[in-house]
Amino acid sequence: MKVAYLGPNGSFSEEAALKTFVDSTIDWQLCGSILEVLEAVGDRKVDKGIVPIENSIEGTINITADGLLANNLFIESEVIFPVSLRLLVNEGVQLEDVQEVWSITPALAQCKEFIRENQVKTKEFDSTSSAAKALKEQGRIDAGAIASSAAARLFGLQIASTKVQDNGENHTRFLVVGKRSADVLPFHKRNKIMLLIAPALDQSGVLSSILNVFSALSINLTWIESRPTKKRLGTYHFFIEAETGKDEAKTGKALKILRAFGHEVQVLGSYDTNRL
Ligand SMILES: O=C(O)C(=O)Cc1ccccc1
Repeated sequence: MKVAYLGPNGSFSEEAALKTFVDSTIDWQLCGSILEVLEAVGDRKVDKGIVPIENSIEGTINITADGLLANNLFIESEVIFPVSLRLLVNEGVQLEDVQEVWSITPALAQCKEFIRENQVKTKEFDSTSSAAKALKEQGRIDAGAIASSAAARLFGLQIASTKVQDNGENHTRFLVVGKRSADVLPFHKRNKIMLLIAPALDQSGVLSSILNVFSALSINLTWIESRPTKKRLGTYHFFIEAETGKDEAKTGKALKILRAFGHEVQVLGSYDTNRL
């Protein structure tokens, strides 16, 4: 089985992937960006991909949310993984020498206070590990990379600070995705369901009427995100994740009512949660 994740070696995605798929026969495909991972699955170059979707400090990773839809992907499971960001530097470099920090945008966004307090510039990379790798290769003594302790070991970098993230408690939610297929997992066998709802009409109260369906059926929602449809300014669709509690009747009823109201409802996956 081929599984894609965001590389190069030393990324958080790699840590999550290796802990999620323990089968030693997996043919790993390292991709240069999150979008490349999603496209590799979408184009059936690989069987599955694992991508970050949400972080407890910074929220949704929009590239992933939009890329899921653009590539017609199906969510097979979710993995919650603790993330500890570190400031990595070349040997001998002190925290005071660092003028610029390099990392992937969601990681930089999780370290806003550190960046502001130290008045450093930022430079965006496609992953934490690509920032760490570039720092080592370029031997820069005025820059640091925000990445993991594993990346520090891998690239022979030093840890200048362990206190860079805005909040000590930091978790990232990864999704294991596959190509959307007709054989969608039966949702009554899983704890959660992810829906994409495109409201029927642009009128007052439409979102609250959608949410009322879930509250009337006592279905707990775990995530809601609105994304522009990209078709016209001001038009949105909603990702709504709900706990099904393996209750087929209730979930089926919710879908039926929403569709009867004329909303377009797509099931993007039904799955269980793994905590690493
Ligand atoms: O860049 C990485 O290492 C990733 O795997 C993406 C990411 C970035 C920040 C937190 C979690 C995952």
